[in-house]
Amino acid sequence: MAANGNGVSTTPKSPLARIQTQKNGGICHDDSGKPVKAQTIDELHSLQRKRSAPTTPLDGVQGAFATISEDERQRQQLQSISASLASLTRGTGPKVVRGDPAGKVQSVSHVAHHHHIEAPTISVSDSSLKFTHVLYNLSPAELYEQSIKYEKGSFITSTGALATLSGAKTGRSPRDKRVVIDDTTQDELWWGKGSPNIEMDEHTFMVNRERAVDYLNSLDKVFVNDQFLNWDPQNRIKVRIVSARAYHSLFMHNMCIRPTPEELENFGTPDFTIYNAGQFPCNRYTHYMTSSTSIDLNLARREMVILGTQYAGEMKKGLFCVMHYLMPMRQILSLHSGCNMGKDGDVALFFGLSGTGKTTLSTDHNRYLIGDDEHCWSDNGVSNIEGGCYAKCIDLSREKEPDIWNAIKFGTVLENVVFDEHTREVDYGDKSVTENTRAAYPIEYIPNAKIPCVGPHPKNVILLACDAFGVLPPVSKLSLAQTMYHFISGYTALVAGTEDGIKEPTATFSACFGAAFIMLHPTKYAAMLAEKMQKHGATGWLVNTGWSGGSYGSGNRIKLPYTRKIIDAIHSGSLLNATYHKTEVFGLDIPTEIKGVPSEILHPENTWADKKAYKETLLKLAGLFKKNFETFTNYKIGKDNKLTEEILAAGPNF
Ligand SMILES: Nc1ncnc2c1ncn2[C@@H]1O[C@H](COP(=O)(O)OP(=O)(O)O)[C@@H](O)[C@H]1O
Ligand SMILES: C=C(OP(=O)(O)O)C(=O)O
Ligand SMILES: [Ca+2]
Ligand SMILES: [Mn+2]
Repeated sequence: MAANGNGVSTTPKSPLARIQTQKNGGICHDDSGKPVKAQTIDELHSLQRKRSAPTTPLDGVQGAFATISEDERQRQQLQSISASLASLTRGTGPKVVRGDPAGKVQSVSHVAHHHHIEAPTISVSDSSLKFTHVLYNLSPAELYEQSIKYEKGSFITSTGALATLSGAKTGRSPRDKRVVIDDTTQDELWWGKGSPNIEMDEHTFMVNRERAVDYLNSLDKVFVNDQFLNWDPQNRIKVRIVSARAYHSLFMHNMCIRPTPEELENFGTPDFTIYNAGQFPCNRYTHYMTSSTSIDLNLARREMVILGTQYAGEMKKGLFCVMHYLMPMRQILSLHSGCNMGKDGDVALFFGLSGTGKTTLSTDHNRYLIGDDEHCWSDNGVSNIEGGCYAKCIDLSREKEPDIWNAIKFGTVLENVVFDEHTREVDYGDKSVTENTRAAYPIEYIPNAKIPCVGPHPKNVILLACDAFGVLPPVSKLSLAQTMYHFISGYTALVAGTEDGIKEPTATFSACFGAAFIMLHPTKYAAMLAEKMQKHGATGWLVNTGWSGGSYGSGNRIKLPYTRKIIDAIHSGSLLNATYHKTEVFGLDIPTEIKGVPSEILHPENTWADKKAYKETLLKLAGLFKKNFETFTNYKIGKDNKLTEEILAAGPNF
C-alpha cells in the first residue's frame, strides 16, 4: 500500500477497465445454482445434522423396549439415568434432560408432544429447581467438540488424537482406595497385611456418594456412558459411568465394550455404576480420608465413587477390581494380563505389573490381539474384559511399536503428553507433565485385533518382571510350582509415574502381578491358575523386561527387540526344545541359546563385570523374595498341601 507525503495511505488507481457486473442497471444474479433450502441460519444448521433412523430391536430378543416407541424408550432410559443421579437424602432432585445445555433440549415431561423447550440453566445450583443435562453415549466426534469447546487443556494432535490433562494426579492413588466392609465383604475379601483393600464403613461411603452426586448435579451437564465389560457373552457386565468431563467419557467409550444401538435399547439398569466427581475433593474431615482423594468401592451397592482425582485410569482399574470380585464368584479367573493368539490358535497370557510390557508384548504384528491388560479365563477359554487398550507412551516410537504408534489417531485419548504448540506433533520423550503418559484407544485400532476378543485356553503363561536389580535372566522356563511361587510373589520394579509418588524404578512385590486390584486373597487366584494350567497343559515362563549388565543406574534395560525374539521363541514352541541349565539361588531353568538373542545375556552373571557385586545383588533380591513370601506361608493353595509345599520349595534357596 503506497503512502503520500503526510503518511496517509492511498490506493493507486487500477489501470484495469471497470468490470461491468450489472447489465442495464438490472440486479446481478448469483450464477451458482439454486439457493439452499433454508430461510434462516438456524434452519440451515438444522439441515446439517440428521437423526439416525431408529434401530430395529435385537432380532428375536423382545427386550424391555422392543414393543414401545422410540420416544417412550428414550423416556424410560432417561428415567433410569435420573434414578442413578437422584440424591438419596433429598426428595427433590434436578430434572434430568437429554442434550447439550447450549442446544435445544427435549424435556422429560413433554417428550410425547415433541416439545423443544429451552431448558433454563439456572446458574445457582439450587438442585431442586435446576436441570441437569445428560449427554448420553456421545460419539467420539461429539466428545471432541465438548472437550475442545469447554475443557481447557484439550487439543487435537497432528495425528488427530485428543490430547488432554488429567490434572494434579497423573497416576493411580492406591493409598486412597477404600472398600466398604460389611457382613459379606468382611469374610469374602482380603484384608490386613499386604492387602490393597483399605476398609471404609457403609455410612462413610454414602457421605462420599452424596458429595459426588451433589457435585455432579450442581453442573449444567454430565456425561453418561452405558457400556459393557467382558466379551464372554455369558458373563457380560453392564456398567454406567457418570462423569463431568468429555475426556472421561471418551476414555471409557474407548476402554469399555461399546454396545450396538440394538444392545443399548435393551440396556435397562446397569450392574455397576461409577460416579466420577474427580475434579471435586473429598472432605478431609470425613472418616477414613487420608488426602483430598478418595476412590471408594461399595460391592453391595455395586457403586464406585471417585473424588479428588481426574486420572482416568482410576475408573478402568476400579471396574477391574469389581471383575476381580464378581468373576471368581462364578469360578472364572480374572487376570491382570495381556493376551494374544497365534495363527494356529495358540494363546499366550502376559502377566505383569504396570509398565512391565503387557501392552507392548501382546501387541504383536504376527499375532491376533485379544487384549492388553485385563482378562478372564473360564471353562470356555479366555475373554478380554475391556474394549480398548491403555498403552504407556513414554519414548514411544514408530520403529519400536508401529501398531501402537498408528493407533494414536482420531478418537484416541492422549493423557498428559507434550506437543509442539504449532504443529501439534507429540514429543513422546518429553515427560514434563509426567513419566506416565498414556494412550487409550479402541482395540479395533490395532489392525490384527481379534473381534470378538475371545480365544481358546492359553498354551503359554508368561510372567513379566521388570527387574530393577538386573539379576533375573531374560527368560526362564518354570515348573508349575515355580509359576505359582512367582505369580503369588508378583515381583517387579514399579516404573516411575504409574502410581502416585513413584519417581524411579522401585523393587516391589505385587501379588498376582496386580495386588492393587485384587479383592480376594492372592492364593485364591493362584489356586485357580494352577488348576487351569494343569488342566489345559499350559507352560509357565518368567521374562525379565528390566535390567541387564547391572542394576538400574549402571546396567541397561534389556532391548525390546531381544525380548520380542524371546517371546517369539516361546510362541513358536522352539524354546521348549532348547538346552537348559539351572541357575544358582533361584534355581531357574534358562536356555543356552535363542535365535536372534546374544547368548551371553541369557545368563545375567555373564553380563556383570563385577561378579561379586552380582552375587551380592542376587542374594539381596532372594532375601526380599523370602521376606515377602512369609505373608503367604500359612495359606493352603489348591486342594491339598502337596502343591503348597512344592510352591514354598520353589522359591530361592540360599
Ligand atoms: N525389553 C522390553 N520389554 C518390554 N517393554 C519394554 C522393554 N524395554 C522397554 N520397554 C518399554 O516398557 C514399557 C512397557 O509398557 P506397557 O507395555 O504399557 O506395560 P504394561 O501394559 O504392562 O503396563 C513400554 O513403554 C515399552 O516400550
Ligand atoms: C493403568 C494401568 O495399567 P497398566 O499400567 O498395567 O497398563 C495401571 O496399572 O494403572
Ligand atoms: Ca498396559
Ligand atoms: Mn494394567
